[in-house]
Amino acid sequence: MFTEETAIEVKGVVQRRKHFQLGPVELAVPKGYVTAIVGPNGSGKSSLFRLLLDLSKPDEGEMTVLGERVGGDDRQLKARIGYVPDQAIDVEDCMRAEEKAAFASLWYPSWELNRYQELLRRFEVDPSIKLGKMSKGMRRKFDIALAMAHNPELLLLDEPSSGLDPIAWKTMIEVLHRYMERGDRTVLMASHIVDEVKRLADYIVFIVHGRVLGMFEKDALLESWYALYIESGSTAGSWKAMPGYREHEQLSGTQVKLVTSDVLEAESWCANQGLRITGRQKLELDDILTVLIEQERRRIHS
Ligand SMILES: Nc1ncnc2c1ncn2[C@@H]1O[C@H](COP(=O)(O)OP(=O)(O)OP(=O)(O)O)[C@@H](O)[C@H]1O
Repeated sequence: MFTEETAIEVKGVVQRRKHFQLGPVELAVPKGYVTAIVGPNGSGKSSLFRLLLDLSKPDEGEMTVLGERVGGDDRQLKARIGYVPDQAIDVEDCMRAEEKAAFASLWYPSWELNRYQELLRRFEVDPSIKLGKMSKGMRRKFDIALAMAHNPELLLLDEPSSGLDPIAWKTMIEVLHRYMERGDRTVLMASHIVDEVKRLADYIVFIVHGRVLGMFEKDALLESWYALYIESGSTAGSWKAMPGYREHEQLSGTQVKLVTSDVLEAESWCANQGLRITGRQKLELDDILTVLIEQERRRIHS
């Protein structure tokens, strides 16, 4: 059910392609937060964005964005959204940045010239250059500025930092933090950059092979996934009973590395089993993704 606190709701959405199926996707993106979609190449992130913007159609299911059903007359809805696609739109290459901006200012009732100019200044973009003549990073910065100039309620960012240099990347992080300060705006972004997700996201959605593996509160996620190193003793073989069990690896001698997504319960379990924990190591976001990809691969092939 759509609630006031939900910016995006996806219910039972499936999109079938010749070599790929997205979904069924169930997702509720909370309003007022940054949610990052994290997944390997070809997992369906851009496809999901395109569905949310009604740029392609699902075979099944329904979506609600900012309280409006996707797929209806959505001109007003689109005016409330800012979108940075994964790739710049080629047909606009012959336009100068300022021409594109003039066009956008007519389309968006809430377009704010001062804001647009301020963003261009911050990103150091020269608006007199033709879009097709811009460097990749320059074009990206322009696209971000353009997507934010009408103060959208919802920002959909498909790998926004692709091509940005470290300075521009920092500026983007600052600009997005500032954008979120009001508390009622929502960002859904796809990203491969661990540092970016860690700095920006409140929630993380993992997507692998078109399947959404769940949505997690970022801090809780990063606090709960650990590798535990234990002396295996006589418990060998029963690792899967450990709370949050994800995988294990026999190291040299009697040492075993266990990966859990529920470290507190797993540690109690080890204590109850009389297992000595000799080391513990927090998993980073990319390590977690690697484990999830491997699990998904095993699930598909089982
Ligand atoms: N227009 C299309 N027609 C057919 N298949 C497509 C189309 N667009 C994407 N796909 C396929 O859908 C799958 C998901 O692609 P998508 O671009 O959504 O992945 P992604 O997670 O955004 O990847 P990346 O991280 O590389 O950007 C891929 O197998 C891709 O080949």
